[in-house]
Amino acid sequence: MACLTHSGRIFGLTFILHRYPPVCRNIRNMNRQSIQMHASTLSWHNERPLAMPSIHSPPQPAMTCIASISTSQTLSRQVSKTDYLKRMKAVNWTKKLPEDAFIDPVKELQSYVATPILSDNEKLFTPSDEAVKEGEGVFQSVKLIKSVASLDKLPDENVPEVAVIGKSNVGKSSLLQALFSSTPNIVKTGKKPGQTQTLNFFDVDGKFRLVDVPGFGYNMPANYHELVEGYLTSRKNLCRTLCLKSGSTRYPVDKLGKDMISEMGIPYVIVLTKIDRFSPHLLLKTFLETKQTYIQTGGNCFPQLFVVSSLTGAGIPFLQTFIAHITGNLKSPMFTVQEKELAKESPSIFAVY
Ligand SMILES: Nc1nc2c(ncn2[C@@H]2O[C@H](COP(=O)(O)OP(=O)(O)OP(=O)(O)O)[C@@H](O)[C@H]2O)c(=O)[nH]1
Ligand SMILES: [Mg+2]
Repeated sequence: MACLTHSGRIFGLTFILHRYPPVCRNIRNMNRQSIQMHASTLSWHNERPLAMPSIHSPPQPAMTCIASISTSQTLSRQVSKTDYLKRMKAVNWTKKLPEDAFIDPVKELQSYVATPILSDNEKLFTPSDEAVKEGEGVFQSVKLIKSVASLDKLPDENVPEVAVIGKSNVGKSSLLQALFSSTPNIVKTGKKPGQTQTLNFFDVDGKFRLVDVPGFGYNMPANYHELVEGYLTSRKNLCRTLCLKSGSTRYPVDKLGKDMISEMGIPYVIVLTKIDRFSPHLLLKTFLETKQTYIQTGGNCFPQLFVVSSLTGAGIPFLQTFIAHITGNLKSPMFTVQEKELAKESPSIFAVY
């Protein structure tokens, strides 16, 4: 059987699209019934003429599109271990981020399917290129001001704070280090879950703080609930919480995390991490499932997902701009018409400090 191969780039990594075997390893983990072939519902935009949906078949929701990708259509990212390690070595946070890191990875994800993966109400934060450069510039001077193991030792509440939460090992500390790329080695990360055991407060140019929070799950501190829940529910200057979730479909719904954050009633934003590790196909699936779980069920979640790789820097400037925006440190106006309308119904989710 002929093997047609298309190559291209996503999130800074080269991938090869095989229209025929080999079958992507990850696909074996998926429910085979859910990926039955309906090739007409999906249009890959990459190096292939875009097959627009036929007038006889009504446009499919993006979820159906993803569910209907066959094993033979899966985008398989053929990165050898050597290439991967080279790439890891190449990322040196003392240097500036690569130019392709400035593109919102969600836009890149969209380029693989014809059906819109976001509605207008889910594309609220769309900063201009100038605003993204401005956002990145806000993160130039960073200091670790305090590591706190009990609530009575918290620093003052004079500037806005943004906390980063999620399961152990999801990439919270790495995300902070990527956001602080101009200040190398300021955040401790670890291969084993449970690296961060205290609330670590990082001051950004005296304007706001980012807080690295211990992860829940493996090796969490004994006083996790008292410390973390106590901090999240009582902190007056906590303007937003970034709730991290792995880009992997192995953990589509983090029920514990969702219940915890919903119960607390604090405004939060979902960030999908480690996107360099997954094929566009798996990422799209996780993206849409996460959107359905967190955003479309209402609650206190900002109705737009952020996706990042702390390894390649993809999505980092975009998230920096968002943080600069919500902490009141961007001059460029950010609100779209939809955001203004939605803000009337849920002011805390859209509040700017
Ligand atoms: N490939 C890849 N690996 C990542 C990324 N982000 C984090 N990692 C790896 O994931 C592991 C855990 O990263 P941490 O940032 O320490 O995770 P954490 O959520 O802070 O973990 P705890 O402090 O234990 O809760 C490390 O081995 C990182 O190198 C990413 O974007 N891409
Ligand atoms: Mg950590």
